[in-house]
Amino acid sequence: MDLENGQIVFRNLPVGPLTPYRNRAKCDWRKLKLIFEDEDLLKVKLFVWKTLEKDPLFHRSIVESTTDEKKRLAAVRLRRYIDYKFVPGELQMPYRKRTKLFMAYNEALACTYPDVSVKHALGVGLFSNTIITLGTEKHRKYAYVADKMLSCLALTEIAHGSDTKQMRTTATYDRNTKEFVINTPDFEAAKCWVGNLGKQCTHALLFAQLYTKGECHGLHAFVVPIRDPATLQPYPGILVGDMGEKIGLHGIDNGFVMFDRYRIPKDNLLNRTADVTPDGDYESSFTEPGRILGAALENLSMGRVGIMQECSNNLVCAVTIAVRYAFVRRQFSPKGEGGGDSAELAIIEYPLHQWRLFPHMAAAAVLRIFVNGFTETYLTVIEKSASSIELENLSHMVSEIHALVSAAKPLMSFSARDAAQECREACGGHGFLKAARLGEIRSTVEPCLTYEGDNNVLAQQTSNWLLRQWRAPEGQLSSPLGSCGFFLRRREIRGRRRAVGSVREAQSQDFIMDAYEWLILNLVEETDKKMTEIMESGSSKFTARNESQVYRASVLTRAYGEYTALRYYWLKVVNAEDTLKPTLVDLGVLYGLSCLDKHLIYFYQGGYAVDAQFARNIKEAVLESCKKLKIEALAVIDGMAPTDFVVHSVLGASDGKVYENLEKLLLASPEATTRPSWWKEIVYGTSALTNLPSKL
Ligand SMILES: Cc1cc2nc3c(=O)[nH]c(=O)nc-3n(C[C@H](O)[C@H](O)[C@H](O)COP(=O)(O)OP(=O)(O)OC[C@H]3O[C@@H](n4cnc5c(N)ncnc54)[C@H](O)[C@@H]3O)c2cc1C
Repeated sequence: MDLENGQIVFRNLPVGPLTPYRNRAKCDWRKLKLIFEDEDLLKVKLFVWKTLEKDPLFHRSIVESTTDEKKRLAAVRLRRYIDYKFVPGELQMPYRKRTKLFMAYNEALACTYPDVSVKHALGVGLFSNTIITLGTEKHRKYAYVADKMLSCLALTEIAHGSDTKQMRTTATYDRNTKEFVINTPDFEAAKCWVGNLGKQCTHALLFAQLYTKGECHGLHAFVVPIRDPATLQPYPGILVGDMGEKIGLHGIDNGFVMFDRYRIPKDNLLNRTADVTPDGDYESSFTEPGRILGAALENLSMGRVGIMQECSNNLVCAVTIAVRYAFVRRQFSPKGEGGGDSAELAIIEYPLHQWRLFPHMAAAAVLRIFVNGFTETYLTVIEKSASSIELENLSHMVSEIHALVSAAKPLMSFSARDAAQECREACGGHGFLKAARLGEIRSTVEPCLTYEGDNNVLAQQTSNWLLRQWRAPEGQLSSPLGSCGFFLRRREIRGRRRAVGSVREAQSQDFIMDAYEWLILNLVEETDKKMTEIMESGSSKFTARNESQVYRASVLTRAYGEYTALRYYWLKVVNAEDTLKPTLVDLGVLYGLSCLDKHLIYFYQGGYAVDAQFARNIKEAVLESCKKLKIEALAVIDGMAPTDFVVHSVLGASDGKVYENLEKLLLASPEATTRPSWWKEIVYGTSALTNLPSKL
């Protein structure tokens, strides 16, 4: 796949060990590609990849470098990436078009250089977006000046992360000087984990408790200069430093900062929703401080959609590597022992291996299409909410999109994490090589579970919203996007009892979606019941919520996320070409059934499943779907996979020449075959270690 004169060119895939299996597929991977990708956005990504591939600065070394070198490289690559001016800077471009383009450029970078992409997303994208949405005309000067400054977003503190309302950094208005005084009361209130802050950023988008006339008005966002852009020296009154060694994303300088009565101009308050008059009177378009924070944080949810895309790309790369490898790697022969037996089976022939990999491949396909469709919905809602036109149901729409993001970000990141781990194990020992790239994928997706809202905390926002819908008076659902429209049919759905008479019946879209509707309603009802019981026994709503998370609310969010992903998926599949449809349906069915398999107990507990055959047929259907998908698996993978430059794995190249590529890799390392420089330290006779006096 290449880009020539602005057009995508689908070249034949290289001939090699994968060719015999590839030739058996009925689906055309090129056509599948245009199901998984928007053609225009794919062109954007190919353009970025081609440009970076040609640039020696973006050469990826197989040798591990120091953490400082990784930070340096990420920083200079970021500068170069910005210099390429890939991202259109004009403010005039319509919001949705501009944001989609921006996201595609960021996605292209995220699949190849995750550190650089996070730095860029935080330091340029999120900053500009927040300035535009939370600031006013006077702040525009900060937006789109990435070539002169780099920013960060400072919210988390040492002692508080998820509970944002408890942040203790203060911004106190001084009406004599018309300034805000930023102060960190103690180390526990130091801002921390802030990406780009440790070594590099010039400005911070800081969240601090706004005080004026002795009264606290809650968290507000401020633009705070941190370092002199010409020297990168911090300004007096600021103690800023790096978080030190982490367990991944080493190129990012996550930092901490403490302010000692540090002064910034009054104008640095992002004042779209609230302001302070020169005399120090507080004015807000919201009556409750909690809503101001909510509005501010809502703007950050764009980052969560970016995380979903990043996880989707990493999930695709992980399964690409493991599935291609599984079609090449051979172990054991039905004929028994014997060296070089031509009847040795590719490991993908083993049902156990198919069962380990194909549900992740199906997840990659379903979630890819979900993310593409959901991004469109998300941007439409945000665009509407930013326009001055009053829309009926707008606030309901915003609440629903928030509930969806809060389910989808955990779903995507948990799925990518699980796939990365399983794919690493599925590649055996070679999967442990750095050059296999599964380690990098795993450590890239892992922090996505935590940042931009810890998954387990974020998921509670979805279950709270679903509970509100469940408790609303009959017929008064606030779901303009229709994500829980089926709540209106609750009586009929809750009454359902189901036998699954055959494997084929289990493999139907109708069964899967019916089962999900019942499951979600069952879980919401069980959660509600449990909460009511606890509150009736005299406990608070806070306690009731916490006591009803396990086995109830948190599973509810997960099931709702999976159901929503499938809804988006089926909508796309219905319009697909006939030659692709059977495989796309098989992927959706396998995803749905392998997820339902994990929820089986609820179908028995709640009485939906009438007999043991229900579970047996679901499990059998999973296995049969895996077997069926083996024929088309490489076409699916080739359809989803980015170019070899992006996958960047010695095990997962499209030529399938795993052993040739491994040989080249091992012999390319100058240290591989040389005697270590420290050999004298360990050789008997010359080593000081052997000369220690005996204690015996
Ligand atoms: C690589 C990385 C980059 C980051 N970048 C930034 C950045 O640029 N800017 C920034 O401001 N922050 C950043 N963060 C911080 C991140 O946003 C926070 O770590 C995150 O919000 C979680 O907060 P916490 O660490 O305080 O965890 P806590 O809130 O203390 O959570 C700890 C554990 O407790 C659980 N828990 C908490 N509350 C509940 C509850 N009510 N019910 C059940 N379980 C609960 C959580 O699920 C979690 O497992 C980054 C973090 C990482 C790892």
